[in-house]
Amino acid sequence: QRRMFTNVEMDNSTGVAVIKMNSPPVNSLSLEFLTEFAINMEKLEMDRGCRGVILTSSVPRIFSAGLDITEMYGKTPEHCGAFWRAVQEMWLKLYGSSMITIAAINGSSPAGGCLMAISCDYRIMTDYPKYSIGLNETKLGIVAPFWFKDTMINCIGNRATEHSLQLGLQYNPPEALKVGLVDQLETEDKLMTTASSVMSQWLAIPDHARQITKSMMRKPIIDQLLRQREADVQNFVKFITKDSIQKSLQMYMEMLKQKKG
Ligand SMILES: CC/C=C\C/C=C\C/C=C\CCC/C=C/C(=O)SCCNC(=O)CCNC(=O)[C@H](O)C(C)(C)COP(=O)(O)OP(=O)(O)OC[C@H]1O[C@@H](n2cnc3c(N)ncnc32)[C@H](O)[C@@H]1OP(=O)(O)O
Repeated sequence: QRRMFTNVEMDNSTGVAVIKMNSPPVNSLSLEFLTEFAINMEKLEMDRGCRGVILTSSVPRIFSAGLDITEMYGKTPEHCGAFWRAVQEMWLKLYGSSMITIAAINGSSPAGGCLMAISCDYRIMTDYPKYSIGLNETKLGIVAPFWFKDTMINCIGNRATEHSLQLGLQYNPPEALKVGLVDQLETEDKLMTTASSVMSQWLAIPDHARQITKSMMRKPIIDQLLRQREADVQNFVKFITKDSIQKSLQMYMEMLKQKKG
């Protein structure tokens, strides 16, 4: 029986769907998770009644731990290639969506989890000091690809991205608000109501004008990946299968386990 990684609830009266990521313990983005997510986004995109999506998590304290590290460690080049195509597809569907996308970030959101959030149109994060968000790839000894970097630049600007990426910074909620990585903070109990009310403001704008504007802002980066999609896959496979990078990933996973113990 197929496992479900996300729950999708569509409200036909408002035209808004809520996607809840539901893959304990940390909503890590495995090949199967990413494939299911992209299919769900495509279905919603095709649904003429759906105008907006709120992305959130049903796993306590975690929005998403980012890419599943076990999909990149000790795997064949073929598997790594398939995995990276699924990462690209998730981003293309989310960043390129014509729907209004709001991230209700109810927990920590490192790396690929941060990418999902900054690929949305608006971000509201629970104001809890232990939560953090950021692209921390350099801390794992890996490099955020150009389309991660460009998504962040479009969100917080060039200088803040350069600082943030080189140091692999993870921001607590007030810091994330200050740097512009999130747009608003909210208490846990009001997060979803606030997300719905922000959605109503965005729904008041005529779709065609908003969609063309969104596409105008995002198309250059999307086209850049589409033009070199296969080269990007080969680049990833070559990089991630290097002995030195595999060693870094192994040490990082050991560090995660030790932290727990
Ligand atoms: C020259 C080169 C040019 C260009 C480059 C070319 C290509 C690019 C190459 C690579 C790009 C890759 C981009 C990568 C993006 C990513 O997303 S990498 C993943 C980064 N994620 C993280 O760093 C998060 C790590 N996790 C945590 O910090 C914490 O787990 C948490 C804050 C999310 C939650 O903390 P806790 O609640 O305390 O939970 P635990 O830490 O105990 O974790 C529970 C359990 O889950 C396992 N786990 C955690 N995160 C992941 C993960 N991302 N993938 C897989 N598994 C994960 C953790 O190990 C625990 O497992 P067990 O011990 O229970 O077995």
